Amino acid sequence: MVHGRHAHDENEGNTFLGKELKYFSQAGFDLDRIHIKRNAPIASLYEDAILNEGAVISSSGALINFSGKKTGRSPKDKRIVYEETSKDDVWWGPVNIKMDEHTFEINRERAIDYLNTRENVYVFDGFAGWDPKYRIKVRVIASRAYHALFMHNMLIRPTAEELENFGEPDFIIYNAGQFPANRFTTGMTSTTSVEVNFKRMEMVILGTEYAGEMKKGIFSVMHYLQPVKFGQLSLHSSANQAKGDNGDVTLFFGLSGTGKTTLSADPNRLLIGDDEHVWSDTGVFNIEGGCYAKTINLSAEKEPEIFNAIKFGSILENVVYNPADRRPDYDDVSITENTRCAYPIEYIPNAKIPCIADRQPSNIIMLTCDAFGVLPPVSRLTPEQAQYHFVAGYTSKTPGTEDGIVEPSPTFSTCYGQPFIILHPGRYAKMLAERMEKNKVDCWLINTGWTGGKFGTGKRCPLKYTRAIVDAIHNGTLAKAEFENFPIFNLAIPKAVEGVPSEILDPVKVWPSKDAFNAEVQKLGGMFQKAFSKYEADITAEVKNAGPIL
Ligand SMILES: Nc1ncnc2c1ncn2[C@@H]1O[C@H](COP(=O)(O)OP(=O)(O)O)[C@@H](O)[C@H]1O
Ligand SMILES: C=C(OP(=O)(O)O)C(=O)O
Ligand SMILES: [Ca+2]
Ligand SMILES: [Mn+2]
Repeated sequence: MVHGRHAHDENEGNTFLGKELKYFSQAGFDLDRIHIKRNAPIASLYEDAILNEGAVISSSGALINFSGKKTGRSPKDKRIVYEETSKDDVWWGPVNIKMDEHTFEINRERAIDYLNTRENVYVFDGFAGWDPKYRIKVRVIASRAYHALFMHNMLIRPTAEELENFGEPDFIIYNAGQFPANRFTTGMTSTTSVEVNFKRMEMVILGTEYAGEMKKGIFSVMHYLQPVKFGQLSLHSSANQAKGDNGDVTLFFGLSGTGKTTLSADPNRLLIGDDEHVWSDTGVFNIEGGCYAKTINLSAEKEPEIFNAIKFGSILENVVYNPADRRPDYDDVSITENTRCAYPIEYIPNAKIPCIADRQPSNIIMLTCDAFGVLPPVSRLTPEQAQYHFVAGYTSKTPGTEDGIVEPSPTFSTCYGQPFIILHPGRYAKMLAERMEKNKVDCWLINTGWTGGKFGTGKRCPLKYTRAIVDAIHNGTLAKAEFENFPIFNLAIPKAVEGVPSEILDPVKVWPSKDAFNAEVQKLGGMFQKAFSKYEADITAEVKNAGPIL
């Protein structure tokens, strides 16, 4: 038993470190100077974040933190180390920009040097991947208590026994995000640098404190390891399952802001996970142990599961609060529109723990947030169309999720997660097609974006209608609906869906002018063709012809 905070601090340090001490001294950590806190209790991370990092406790008990200048990801500053073990698998180009091994060593040393100047260094050891066959051991080493707590929530938390016998990690993140990269280091274009090295199995972060870099870093690693080393398909998707024994499984693909987190938290179904999954030989498993929800305009009425998950242990990021009562103001965008909450998945009442479904998916829902208001709220895709749309990845970037994005910006984000893929998109698409074919999966395209006009004139499709559409997929009525053809894109759109006004199902009916609509469809079709042309060499003619035909 300890009495008082100081005695507590002493006790908490290296005693938890046990067998790991050797690793830290070998890696260059100065154990005479710094105090390493490994898998520290939530309460103690709260105390340190409050004392040293300007964090406060919200009225519901969550820890409110601020990430400083960067409040979204920095894809332009992301690098992959060019080395012999992975170079032939990586899809080099604007997504995966090369960094040489020597520069990585310099940045890694810079991160460790910075960590050695700190009084406290926070370590979190946990797992990525719920299926024990395909999981990896991850170690996070960070200068901020907030970052350790974030990864405590986002990784799979080890039991005391697993922590005791953790052994060598498979992957290590060095997060020195409070300290800038040196702009004179080879290839640096700013003071932010986020880099992954598959030979060392390490990631280094300098010059950004946005916590999302870490969880997406793990995702990039899994997007390499799962297909290349384990032969399994990693996906930027959420997943849920019908209640009861072995209920049907749905995967929701989508780029950031399209609705993976919101739509997977469904009171009628079990949540497997909100963002990163692996479709394996035996079913579907979540990579993460937590969720990272957007909190912009969050309300208890529209999204009760997420709203109620914001409590002790949860991390609110860049959310403005009222100092008088510490209530978060979810409508306030003054820091960023990309306000977030990270919570352990068990904070969602219907979470399925362990987060694994032992059966193959029945439905795939591709979520697109169409800022042009052209695509129908729902359509049924043929297997060829499913492949086409997966490779094209049409959607919009949501304001704030990436540095510099201020309004919904149309983009073709291949695999519905271009910033996170490591291999050529054709490799993921091929695995997807094989799995869909083998398991006879139904595929749907849902537009959670604009309706009745484009961004600026129309409005976002009301959430209650999108939910009604998802319900109709799950209760089987949509598959039995009468369909009509949506021209140019050749999509099958239902004539009626329970709980949805029929006119919105066909976008032309809710646009103010038919001519303006037709012009917009033509324009978007042309954008698809242009975007898809770079993949044509690797894709069959059937799939290519499943796209819009002008
Ligand atoms: N029709 C809709 N479908 C899904 N989300 C919607 C819809 N309309 C508004 N939203 C809002 O859009 C955001 C979707 O974000 P989120 O579910 O976090 O996306 P993702 O997990 O794919 O990044 C949420 O803030 C949600 O409240
Ligand atoms: C965390 C992110 O993604 P998502 O919105 O899909 O959770 C992100 O894109 O930085
Ligand atoms: Ca999300
Ligand atoms: Mn996501």
